[in-house]
Amino acid sequence: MAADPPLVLDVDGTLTRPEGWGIDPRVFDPLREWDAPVVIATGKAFPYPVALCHFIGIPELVVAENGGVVYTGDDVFFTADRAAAQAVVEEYRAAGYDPGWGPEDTVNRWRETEIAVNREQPVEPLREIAAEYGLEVIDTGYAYHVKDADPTKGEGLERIADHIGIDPADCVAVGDSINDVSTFETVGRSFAVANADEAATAAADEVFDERHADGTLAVLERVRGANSA
Ligand SMILES: O=C(O)COP(=O)(O)O
Ligand SMILES: [Mg+2]
Repeated sequence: MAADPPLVLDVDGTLTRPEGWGIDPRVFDPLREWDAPVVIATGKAFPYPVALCHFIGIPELVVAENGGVVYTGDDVFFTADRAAAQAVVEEYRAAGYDPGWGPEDTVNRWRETEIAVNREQPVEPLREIAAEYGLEVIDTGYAYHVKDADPTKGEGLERIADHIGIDPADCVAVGDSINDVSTFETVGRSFAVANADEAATAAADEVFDERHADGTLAVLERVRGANSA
């Protein structure tokens, strides 16, 4: 019998409205009705994807902070720590720069394993300081992330797949940026949306013509019921 394949979905650039910002409400029902696990794999801090799953009405299967935080539905794993990234940002501040999110900084407030910097801030000094601490800076198109190179979304997915008893090779992933490359390398079938960056476009099995949630909805149409069970 045909079955829906498990999904691994990025958030920003992938579930967003074609204009670029805000979750497209058209994705809610198809995801809630999807007949297989849906893993949300994002660069956002842990509470954001948990809240997204909660409000869609699906089990909380979450890779957050680009793989730094993984929630299998039973256990939370932290695969990096924030201290080094924090030190980088403190040095960045001391050099006269700022993460750029205002005094309350809800972007980093609950972030446990990395720090995000606003893309309106200068990235070169950030990269230089990060390199001194052995960290990398990635640009997702939504933020610069100062992070340990080791944890990845792909490894987070493997941990969740192992826990819930699915094979990553049976999964379908959709994404838009460099932080989705590891996911694409882990799953059986990977799709980039039209707005994807060079890295995601190169790593995907297929690139869709539609942007953002339009692309993801088109992927869902394509793969619905496609796995043999
Ligand atoms: O947090 C970001 O910069 C991007 O988030 P995403 O991984 O859900 O696209
Ligand atoms: Mg994205």
